[in-house]
Order: sequence, then structure tokens, then C-alpha cells
Amino acid sequence: MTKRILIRGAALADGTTTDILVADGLVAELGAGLSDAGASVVDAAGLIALPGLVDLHTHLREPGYEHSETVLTGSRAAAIGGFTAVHAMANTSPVADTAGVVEQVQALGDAAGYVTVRPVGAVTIGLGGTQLAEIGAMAQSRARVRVFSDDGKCVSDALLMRRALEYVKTFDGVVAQHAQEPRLTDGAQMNEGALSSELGLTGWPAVAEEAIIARDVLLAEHVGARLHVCHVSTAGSVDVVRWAKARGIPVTAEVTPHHLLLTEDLALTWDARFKVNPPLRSRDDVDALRAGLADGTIDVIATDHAPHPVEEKESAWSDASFGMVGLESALSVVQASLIDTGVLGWVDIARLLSSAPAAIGRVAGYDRGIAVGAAAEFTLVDPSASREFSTEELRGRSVNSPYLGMTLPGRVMMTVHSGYPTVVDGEVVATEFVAAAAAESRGFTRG
Ligand SMILES: NC(=O)N[C@@H](CC(=O)O)C(=O)O
Repeated sequence: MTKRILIRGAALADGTTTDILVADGLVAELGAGLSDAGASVVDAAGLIALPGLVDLHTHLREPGYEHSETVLTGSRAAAIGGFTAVHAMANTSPVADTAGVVEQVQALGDAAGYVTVRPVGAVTIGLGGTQLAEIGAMAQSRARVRVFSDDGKCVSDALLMRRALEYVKTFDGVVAQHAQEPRLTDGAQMNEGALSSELGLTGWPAVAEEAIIARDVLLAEHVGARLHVCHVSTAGSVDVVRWAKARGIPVTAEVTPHHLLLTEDLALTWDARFKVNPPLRSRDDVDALRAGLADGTIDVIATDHAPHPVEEKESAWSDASFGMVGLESALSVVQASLIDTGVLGWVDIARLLSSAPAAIGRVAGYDRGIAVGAAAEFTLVDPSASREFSTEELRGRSVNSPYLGMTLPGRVMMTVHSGYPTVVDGEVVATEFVAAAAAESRGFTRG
């Protein structure tokens, strides 16, 4: 494993062409015509160098659901997607509601070595929605948890939500809310509208999301604590967040790649790969979400990578689990929905998928992007590539991608994490090499 890498002729997000010299985990030099006799050289002509992507919303499933994903397999999926850090959601078994579980998840991430794994702590014990979890203990643990979420379930009790916001405020944490009013979505299967009536599926009204966001931004204002809204999916939600930001409320919001590209009519296929929480919405909602990114209302794009085994997805629509894998396809879907449509440029993408999510999760080292002296966390993307997305592209344990059979643009050719490559020539580096490099890098940074 080399400690020095010389990337030749990459384009930065702003279009500047540069060489990048990586040494001992850091970006050592930037500029044209760099040389280093001891470095491995990578020809990056035609490739865009983006800062390492940071996912605020990943389900790694370990402990407990290792048949769907493990920290190792999910980390490999993240690396091939261009990610160098992910936040692992708490809906595992046992739930990540104690210092012990979050420390275990972080240790598994360190051992895998592909990405920085930042555990998310549960807000309530067992995601049960009735008693606060050991939020302080998780924050003070070795995992130093800063993001707390019952994702998959909504913290629907307003008093518990208030108390959680008060608690996280004491250590600069954030509550990431899965906004879904449970009584309004009992048995819901897809977006509520003409199509849900036609198909005879119980509808999931937009107001079930919007009402919780409206309540929570007011609670965040009252408490003066940071609120983050997970997977915003409706035009009305964008309006509520826009209103809250205009009032100065400390709220941030995320949107998933799938809600930026796919629409509810995919339910006509009865293929449960398109069944997700929150559900795919209308074309007008997709347009409003894109506009919300363009005007700064929505702060980040997060995958909500939700692996499920085949048997949970090949059943009848109403019996199937909610969720889609998304790490491997995220950047391509973002390119298709935002770059190739002219809505945003690569500089925006670098903010939405790297510096902004890192800032919300308080992940150090991402505030300057690709800069001399910063940690070497970046990915090289070929934006001119195009391929039919198939299971061959997936590196996680589950194959429930909604994009199988679709043609998607762009491809991650290389990912560098902590100064060592995790993806080379569009393929994930073998586990043993990455684990060894990770151990070496930790020795280096701690020494
Ligand atoms: N987003 C999803 O559709 N699924 C998530 C959690 C959830 O139900 O939101 C999962 O953990 O599978």
C-alpha cells in the first residue's frame, strides 16, 4: 500500500485543472506539473475530483440484520459510490440506543476501513417513542455521537421531541426527525392521490409529513436547538422549511436522490423496489424539491440507503418492506436529476454531498474541500460515462435498487479515504488491503 499518490490532471468542481499529491493521509500539494518520484501516478484526465462524499443517512443494518447488510458490505457500497464518511442509522437490533452499541458500530467501521462510520444514536429507547434513550452517554462515549434519530419511526410525542431538542442542545447535537404523523399514515402504502385510489392502495398524505415538520420547526425555535429534517419529499415540506429558515430557525433539511428523480407512477408496475418511506411523490413535488435545492432551502442530499433481502421485496406490494439501496447509485442519480438538467453545478454538488452534511453531523476535516493540508478525502468521477445500471454495480449485500435496467450517467473511478485508495479503476480495493491501510493510517494519525 502506497503512502504517496499523484493524481494528474483532474478537474476540481469549479472547473480548474490540477494535479493532486497525496502524502501521509493529507493533500500535500495542488497545482499543475507536480512531480514525486516515489508516488503512484493516476491519470485523471477527463475526471472531476470531488471532496469525499458524506452521507447523513445510511442504514448499515449491523448489529442484527446482517442478512441485509453489514458495516463492511455497506462500507464497500459507500466507497464505490464515492463516499468517505457515512452516518449509520440506529434502527438495528439491538437498537443503537446505548453507548455500547454505538461504540460497537464505530469499531466495526474502523476495522472495515473503507469510510468513516459515524453512528447515529436513537432518540428513544428501542425506538419505542415513549422514553428518551441514553443520549448524553452516547454523546460522551468514544463514538462521540452528535446526530440522534429514531429514523424509520417518527418521534411523534411533542413533549419527548422537546426534551430531546433540549438535551442535544447541551453538546451541540442535532435531532434528525423522520417526519411521519403515525395516525395519518396508518397502513399507508403509497402517495395519497388519484393513483392510490385507482390502485386501491392506502394513501400517504403529504400533510402527514408537513404537519410534523411544522410542529418541529416551532419546537426548535422555542428550544433554540438544531433540528434536521430527514428525507423531505413534498412541495409543502419545502415551503415549511423555507418559512422556518426565513424566521431564523436553526433547521436543516435533506432530500434523497430517489425523490429527485422517481415519481409515484412507478407503483403501476407493482414492483416493490419502488416502495419506500416516505413514498415516491408527484412530478410537481420532484420539481419543488429540485427548486428547494437550487434556492438553498434544502441543505443536503442523503441516500437513505435501506437494504432489504430479496424475500422482503419480491412479495406483494402491501407486504413488502419499505426502502431502496442508494449508496452505489447516488452520484449518478444526482448527475441525472440536477447536473444534466442544468439545475445545479458540481460546486453545488460538492456542498450538498460533502461539506454541508459533514457540518451538520460535526464530522471534522470536510470544511475546506480538496485543499493543501486537509485530510485526503476525495473521489474521482467520470461524468461522460454512461451505463445500464445492473446488480453488477452493487457492492452491498442487498440488490433492492430501483434503478436496475435504467441507463444512468457518470461513474466513480477512484475514491481516496484518509490518504489511501478504497476504489481504483472503478473497482473496490480488496478488504484486506483497505483494512491494513486503515490500521496504518490510524497509527500514523495517532502517532
Ligand atoms: N426509508 C425506508 O424506506 N426504509 C428505512 C426506514 C424507514 O422506514 O424509513 C429502512 O430502515 O428500511
